[in-house]
Amino acid sequence: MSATTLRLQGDTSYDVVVGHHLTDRLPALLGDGVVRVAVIHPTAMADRARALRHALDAAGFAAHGIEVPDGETAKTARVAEFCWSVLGQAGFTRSDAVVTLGGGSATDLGGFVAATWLRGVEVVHVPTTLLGMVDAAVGGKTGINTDEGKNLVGSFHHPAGVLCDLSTLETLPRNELVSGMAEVVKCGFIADPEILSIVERSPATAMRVGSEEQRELVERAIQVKLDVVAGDFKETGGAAGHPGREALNYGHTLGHAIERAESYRYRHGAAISIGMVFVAELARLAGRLDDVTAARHADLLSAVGLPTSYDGAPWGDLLASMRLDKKSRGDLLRFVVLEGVARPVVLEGPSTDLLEQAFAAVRPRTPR
Ligand SMILES: NC(=O)c1ccc[n+]([C@@H]2O[C@H](COP(=O)([O-])OP(=O)(O)OC[C@H]3O[C@@H](n4cnc5c(N)ncnc54)[C@H](O)[C@@H]3O)[C@@H](O)[C@H]2O)c1
Ligand SMILES: O=C(O)C(=O)C[C@@H](O)[C@H](O)[C@H](O)COP(=O)(O)O
Ligand SMILES: [Zn+2]
Repeated sequence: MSATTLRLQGDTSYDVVVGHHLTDRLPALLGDGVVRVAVIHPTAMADRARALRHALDAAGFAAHGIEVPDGETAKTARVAEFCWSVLGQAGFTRSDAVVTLGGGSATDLGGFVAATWLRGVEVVHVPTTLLGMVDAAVGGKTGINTDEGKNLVGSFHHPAGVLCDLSTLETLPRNELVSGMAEVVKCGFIADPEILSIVERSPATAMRVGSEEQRELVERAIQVKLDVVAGDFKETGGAAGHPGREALNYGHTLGHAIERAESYRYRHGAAISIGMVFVAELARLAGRLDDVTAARHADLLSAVGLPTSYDGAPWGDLLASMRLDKKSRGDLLRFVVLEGVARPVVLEGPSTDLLEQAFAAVRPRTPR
């Protein structure tokens, strides 16, 4: 089946290509002036990175591999420093480029390295997880974690292009597919109700690698992200009461706090799934969201295998983490909530009581 090209249309434009076996598209995305290419990839992608480097060498580039740890452990200043050292030793100039190959951890880290090396070199993302394809590789948010929290250091840096090879999902462990579905469902709630209908019709088909439905969900979620990012790249706010890019942070305020509390052993999607159930309840309690739409969150998320409750860290610890969320302003906590499907708004400074009541909704009802 032929590839689909989606496009960011804004001050900057670039292509997001969705299809199968797309390596031959990479040289065109890299452009004419590029000489050296660093392929930043996790250990798990080592074989595919080697094949990609050979393809790049054959196309006339000088390809270098930079292997980083798997998963979230790659998103540290120490690993970024290692990448900068390799680029320096290999003589990377401003006309050279970075390619990331892997999940959202690799694209976040590699995007950050590209954004900061010589104050910014070109990057092309080749995501290999569902979550990377529908979210992390698109939109130019890059970052690493610090001890104090998630993605606290980073930069906005557009990629020159994104290649989503759906065939790579064939080797993705089930729990990673499930995690990616959280960001897909998020896009449904904040902007595209058809996503919700497709998942509700048959969660199993929606998640089957190679299904038409999966491909449609990937393309729809990417389109949601491109539309939001085109209007508000640096998250400074949207038009006419729309939260702009902050809408993409739906469920992330509590979600990121859970990830940190669990030392990043929770998958990102699992944590934001709980975060979405929490903000749906917060919106309901605040009188913003109807009961049916609020309940639809847990129904849909559990139907694809995501958690909807959490019995880990105490509320006080999570609240402290949430204060460092990027949507906070001074002492004011801000949450993206819904006033209906595809109607995101920002709720500022909800009372501690309301927050605790909403949190009670994600505490398991029966003790383990
Ligand atoms: N920048 C953004 O806009 C944005 C958006 C969403 C999420 N994120 C970030 O993305 C990260 C999560 O990304 P993720 O869910 O892709 O996880 P991940 O990058 O941690 O990858 C999960 C695991 O799957 C392995 N893997 C990757 N592709 C594989 C494949 N095809 N087959 C087998 N194994 C494979 C990885 O090596 C890793 O061990 C989080 O840090 C999150 O904060 C960023
Ligand atoms: O692209 C965005 O903007 C998002 O918020 C997408 C999120 O899914 C993603 O997890 C992002 O990395 C969160 O950003 P942060 O600014 O809260 O760190
Ligand atoms: Zn996310």
